[in-house]
Amino acid sequence: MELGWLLWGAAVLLLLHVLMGLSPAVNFALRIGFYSFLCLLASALTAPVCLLVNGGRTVKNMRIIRAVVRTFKYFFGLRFEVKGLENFKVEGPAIIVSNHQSILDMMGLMEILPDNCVQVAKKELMYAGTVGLIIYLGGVIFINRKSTTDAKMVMAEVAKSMTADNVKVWVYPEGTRNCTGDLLPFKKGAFHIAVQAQVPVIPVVYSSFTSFYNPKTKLFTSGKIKVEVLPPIETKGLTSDDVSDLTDRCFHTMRETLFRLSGRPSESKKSS
Ligand SMILES: CCCCC/C=C\C/C=C\CCCCCCCC(=O)SCCNC(=O)CCNC(=O)[C@H](O)C(C)(C)COP(=O)(O)OP(=O)(O)OC[C@H]1O[C@@H](n2cnc3c(N)ncnc32)[C@H](O)[C@@H]1OP(=O)(O)O
Ligand SMILES: CCCCCCCC/C=C\CCCCCCCC(=O)OC[C@@H](O)COP(=O)(O)O
Repeated sequence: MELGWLLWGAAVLLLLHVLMGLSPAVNFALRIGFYSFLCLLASALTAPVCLLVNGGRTVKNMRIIRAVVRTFKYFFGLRFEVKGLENFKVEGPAIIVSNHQSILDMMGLMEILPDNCVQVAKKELMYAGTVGLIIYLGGVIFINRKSTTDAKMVMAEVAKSMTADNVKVWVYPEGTRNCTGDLLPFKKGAFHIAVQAQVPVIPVVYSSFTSFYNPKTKLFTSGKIKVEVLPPIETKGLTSDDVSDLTDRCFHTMRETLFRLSGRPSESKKSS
């Protein structure tokens, strides 16, 4: 009986191996399917642990989630090369902004996530099965992207509470996934919060995934991701009139860093 199960297991693995070799599209679908399955399964197993250890929705659960998600990279042959972690060591709360390329970003996020840090997420993720449950338990802040008024109200609450609760807040200022090797224009929500709360902005940049992951060409292989945590940008004394400048400054610094980390000539060098 046990030998029978082993043979079936081996046959399934062999079949998957053959299917993945057949076409990039099958390989891509199977790998993304496996990633989603892993997220759903790990969330289902981790949620009771979070509830038992911390009793409910709290940022403390992020430590448990982080430990679990950090193991995922081994399944996909991904390596992270991280620089600048010391820039997270600012006293008290801060806004962290980073580029957002894919659902795979959860691995890069958890690789460097500082303690007491929650993310801002679209509210639809709350309904992503067990993943929604674990995100809820981790204290993630949900916004309704379809209503600017609602989103702004939630962001204003975040600005008020982050200092009292001493949490860092991680925002993806592009507001959506973008796997083109460049940045989308930044939305200003993160920078409004930083100015309202008078807390620093810490930019984080992940190198482009396009050499190993590209949904358009169905590419998904193993690869290395360079990550750089940049020095904090102070906002003390800034007012709402300065938000546009702050956003631009952050955008240009992050774009330069993205191009450098991805081995792509920067715009200024190209034109000279
Ligand atoms: C154990 C196994 C686990 C398995 C799973 C693994 C890990 C999971 C665990 C945890 C991790 C969860 C992480 C989830 C990440 C999910 C990421 C996302 O969902 S990204 C999408 C959501 N995020 C965002 O959209 C953030 C960026 N967007 C913004 O900041 C936007 O500005 C906005 C606040 C949403 C509003 O957007 P909208 O398009 O409606 O409007 P505009 O941006 O055009 O702004 C209009 C206008 O208003 C001004 N504005 C904006 N915000 C504010 C503010 N807070 N206060 C005042 N004014 C504001 C803005 O400047 C514009 O005015 P103007 O044009 O004059 O400048
Ligand atoms: C009973 C309901 C079953 C629901 C099944 C859900 C299946 C999907 C489950 C797991 C997939 C892994 C998700 C990991 C979390 C990824 C977070 C993320 O990266 O969200 C994208 C969001 O930032 C921006 O969204 P858009 O680019 O604007 O779109």
